[in-house]
Amino acid sequence: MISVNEALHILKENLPHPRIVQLPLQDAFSRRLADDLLSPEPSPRYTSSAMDGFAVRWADLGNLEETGQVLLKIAGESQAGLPYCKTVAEGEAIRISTGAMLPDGADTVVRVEDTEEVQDSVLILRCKKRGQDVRYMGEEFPAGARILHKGQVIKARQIALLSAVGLSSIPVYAQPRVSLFITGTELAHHGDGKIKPYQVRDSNAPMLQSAILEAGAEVVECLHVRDDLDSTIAQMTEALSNGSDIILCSGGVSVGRHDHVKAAAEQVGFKELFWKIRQKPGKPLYVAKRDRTLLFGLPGNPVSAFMCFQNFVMPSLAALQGVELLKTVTSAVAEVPVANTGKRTDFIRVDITNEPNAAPSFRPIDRQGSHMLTSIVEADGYIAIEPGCCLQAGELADVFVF
Ligand SMILES: Nc1nc2c(c(=O)[nH]1)N[C@H]1C(S)=C(S)[C@@H](COP(=O)(O)OP(=O)(O)OC[C@H]3O[C@@H](n4cnc5c(N)ncnc54)[C@H](O)[C@@H]3O)O[C@H]1N2
Ligand code: MOO
Repeated sequence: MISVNEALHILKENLPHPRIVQLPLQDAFSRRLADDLLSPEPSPRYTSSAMDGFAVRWADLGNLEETGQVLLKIAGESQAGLPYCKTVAEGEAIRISTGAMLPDGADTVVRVEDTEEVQDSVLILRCKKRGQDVRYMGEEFPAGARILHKGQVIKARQIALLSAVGLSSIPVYAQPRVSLFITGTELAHHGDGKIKPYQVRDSNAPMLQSAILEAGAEVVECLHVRDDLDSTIAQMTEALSNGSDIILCSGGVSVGRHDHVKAAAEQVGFKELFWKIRQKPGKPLYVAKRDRTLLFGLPGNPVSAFMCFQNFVMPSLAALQGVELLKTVTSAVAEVPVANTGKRTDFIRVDITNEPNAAPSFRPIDRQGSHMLTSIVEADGYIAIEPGCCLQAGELADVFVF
């Protein structure tokens, strides 16, 4: 058996390179950028007015503070989308809307509240400075500026910026494609009302489907297989044909007579990277590779499957999207002694308490069985304790938060 770190190292060495795709902007929502993006245009694109009012020539206003008013002839209008195409001449003002192009010749905007219309002229009553209420072309950034960085997630805000500068298709890391492969003759669908006494509701498929989506990946298909070698081989061949980056199996990786995932994987051409890790839960985790497809054989026990997903599958899905997954860690004080008397790294699920004016503290969930889903539902995270180690009450430890 290998250690958790050895397993993670082997996995890292064997991760396929992320795939990069050029996507229309709307389809790129939630994806990570595969390159820095430079703006093809300056922002703003043209010099415009920030207010509704009149575009004027500052030179025409003379000494407004002393004279109190200046009368200018209204020579035309610049609307948003309908610019005034002539040059503003001496003694002229142009009606202007917010966002409309500032006409040539004008250099200042006077808000409508600071004016008074007199037939076809306008009295300018107040104006503080040259260039007032003008938005200048390129004042936010020039053409060629780096506006987004490689690795950034494309959310609503980023989509707005890219739309504004006309970048309608962008390079992003492709969503990893995952096929789920759920084994177990005993399994029934969770929606099946009345099930036989010896049946088990499949909780791994719904759990893993959600976990895959949460990790930004796509579930290509979800196959269910009986514990039978020929069916497992046939279905695995089918799973291989859909071009998945990852085949995520549940169950059938231990040493029982009806555990066929390893044998089937090897039969269809996968090469083992490792099998069995000194960890609890999740000892029989099996990982194999065929060309650029990775196969994870998660143990069937639901808590083991979840913890293996957290520690091995999630970082792999992140790497396929161009990022290194950093676990959320919080420092907390043990409320009771916690010992590992076994031979494997123990991932003990814990409940964190936050009280005002006190350091966070944690205590292990009472029932830690790998078949007990409450051990992950009631927990906020887990601590990792090496064999032979013991945490005393009051000692600080890192808690990995779910
Ligand atoms: N002789 C040994 N037996 C076992 C060992 C061992 O070292 N020697 N390891 C144990 C450990 S640790 C684990 S973990 C399990 C893993 O076994 P498998 O991966 O082969 O899983 P299954 O046998 O198929 O199922 C185990 C358990 O989980 C339930 N299960 C399976 N799939 C689902 C599902 N989709 N939803 C809900 N529950 C599921 C299944 O009914 C079993 O109860 O092996 C130990 N045995
Ligand atoms: O690894 Mo198993 O997950 O100990 O029950």
